[in-house]
Amino acid sequence: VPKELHLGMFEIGRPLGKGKFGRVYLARERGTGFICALKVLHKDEIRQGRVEKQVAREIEIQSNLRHPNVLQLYGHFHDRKRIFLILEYAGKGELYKHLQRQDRFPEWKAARYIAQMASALGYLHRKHVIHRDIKPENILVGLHGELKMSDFGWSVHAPSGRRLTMCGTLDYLPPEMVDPKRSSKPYNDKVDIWALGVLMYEFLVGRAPFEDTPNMTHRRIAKGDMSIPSFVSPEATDLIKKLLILDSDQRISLEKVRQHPWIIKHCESVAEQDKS
Ligand SMILES: CC[C@@H](NC(=O)c1cc2[nH]nc(NC(=O)c3ccc(N4CCN(C)CC4)cc3)c2s1)c1ccccc1
Repeated sequence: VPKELHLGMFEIGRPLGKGKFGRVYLARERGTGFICALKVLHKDEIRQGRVEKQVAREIEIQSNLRHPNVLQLYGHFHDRKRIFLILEYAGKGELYKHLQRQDRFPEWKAARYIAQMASALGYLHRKHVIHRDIKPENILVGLHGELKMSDFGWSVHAPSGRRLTMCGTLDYLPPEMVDPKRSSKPYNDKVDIWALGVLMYEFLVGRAPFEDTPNMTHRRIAKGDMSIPSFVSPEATDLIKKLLILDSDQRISLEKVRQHPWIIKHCESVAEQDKS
């Protein structure tokens, strides 16, 4: 992508989606015909929402990431009123819509997805980045069915004591963030391991493990109060239990996730995937 970026360089296509701040459009770069997704954020909305720092962090963090399961940010520019992010186009859209349509994923598909997310998280954590907002709504699907982690507005550099002023669902919050006074130390990348457990449960069961009214969800997360339905295989049950451990230091490592029997059974090529 050439350095001097401006809106005139792009033909804008159909709207792809929208988030709390801004919208995303299909776009084509006129010179090269390169297809991408153009995220448009309005400066006054960002100022009102007091999320300038988050947007700056999203740009700074995502620009420096290169991984097949992390949505790439190719560049950014702005005009008087708007900020534009040039993002990788994920050809099969939002994962949560696939999950809604299919109710829940068969174990072989869930295992491949979890292996891809574990690979992306391993990459992020080696760069001392905690995503902090892993949930189906922030995961996109590429043309060949591969997952793409997106929306780094909430990610931070580890370790971080930064408070997360919640606006989305509580379902993915780990105990150490739901009840910060309980654990004195600032939270670390283990928060993403807990979220991976919530994601795995939601892929296999079709709902989040602590789904309830907001303050019941708080209580259930703090106690680790969840049950795994009997239709979930014993190997999958074993991995969910090793991810959703209250004490963050006891949670399974991403290394061990990749070597877990449930993952190995369904992903013969997971080792190759991780060379990237
Ligand atoms: C995850 C939310 C986030 N989104 C992005 O950043 C997004 C970045 C990005 N890159 N590619 C996307 N692709 C799509 O959104 C998409 C949606 C439906 C598609 N269809 C394929 C054919 N099928 C039959 C029907 C569906 C294909 C691609 C999106 S969304 C966001 C955050 C803030 C503001 C706006 C958007």
